[in-house]
Amino acid sequence: MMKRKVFVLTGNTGTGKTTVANYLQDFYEMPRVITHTTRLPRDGEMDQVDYYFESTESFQHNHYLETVTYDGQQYGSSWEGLERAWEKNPLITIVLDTAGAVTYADALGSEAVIIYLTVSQPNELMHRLERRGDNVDEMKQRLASSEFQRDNVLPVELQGKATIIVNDDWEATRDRINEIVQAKIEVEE
Ligand SMILES: Nc1ncnc2c1ncn2[C@@H]1O[C@H](COP(=O)(O)OP(=O)(O)OP(=O)(O)O)[C@@H](O)[C@H]1O
Ligand SMILES: Nc1nc2c(ncn2[C@@H]2O[C@H](COP(=O)(O)O)[C@@H](O)[C@H]2O)c(=O)[nH]1
Repeated sequence: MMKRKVFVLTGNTGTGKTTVANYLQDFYEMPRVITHTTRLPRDGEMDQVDYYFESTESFQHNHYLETVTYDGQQYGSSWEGLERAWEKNPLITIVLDTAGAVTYADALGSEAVIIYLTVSQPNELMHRLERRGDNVDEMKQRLASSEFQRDNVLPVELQGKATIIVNDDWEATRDRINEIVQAKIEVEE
């Protein structure tokens, strides 16, 4: 029996966290923990697939492992969501901001494999968000947020715990991700 692990994909907006989670879903059948948010869906995003989209009131009615405020909106991951994903597969993923990743590292220890994504050219993030089709005003507001500044660097609490991937080139990132998955698979005694 394989030991359970949650691959925590963290880093700034636009660095490729969701792209990596989708890759791990497609090639390793790792379910992603769906988290809760009060922000509105982007074009093409679906309730219960991309997020559980909540009102400020309904957001309160879950049992959270952690919650954060990011660019003025609330986000949270529930214990139930984590257990539901683990029921499907011992290897699962979650996409979190860096504050959430710190909480996961503390709460779950070696069950949490923290991967911090970044890019070598900071301007590239804006171009990627534009290409993704983000609303321009919302994107500018996000890039001016304190959370954006904070997530540009790996938090001290994750130094020595997180693997850093500079996601400039998708093929290189995919190879690194494959190596990390192989290294982290553990079988129960
Ligand atoms: N190596 C890469 N080269 C070029 N574009 C990339 C690369 N990796 C991801 N992208 C693209 O960049 C955009 C942002 O990626 P993604 O949505 O995965 O980021 P994210 O970290 O999940 O962002 P957010 O936190 O805002 O949801 C997407 O359009 C994605 O296709
Ligand atoms: N700590 C948490 N961070 C979360 C959660 N769900 C998503 N996120 C992160 O928030 C920002 C913004 O997300 P976006 O979809 O609006 O671009 C990003 O860094 C996500 O990874 C959560 O439950 N907890």
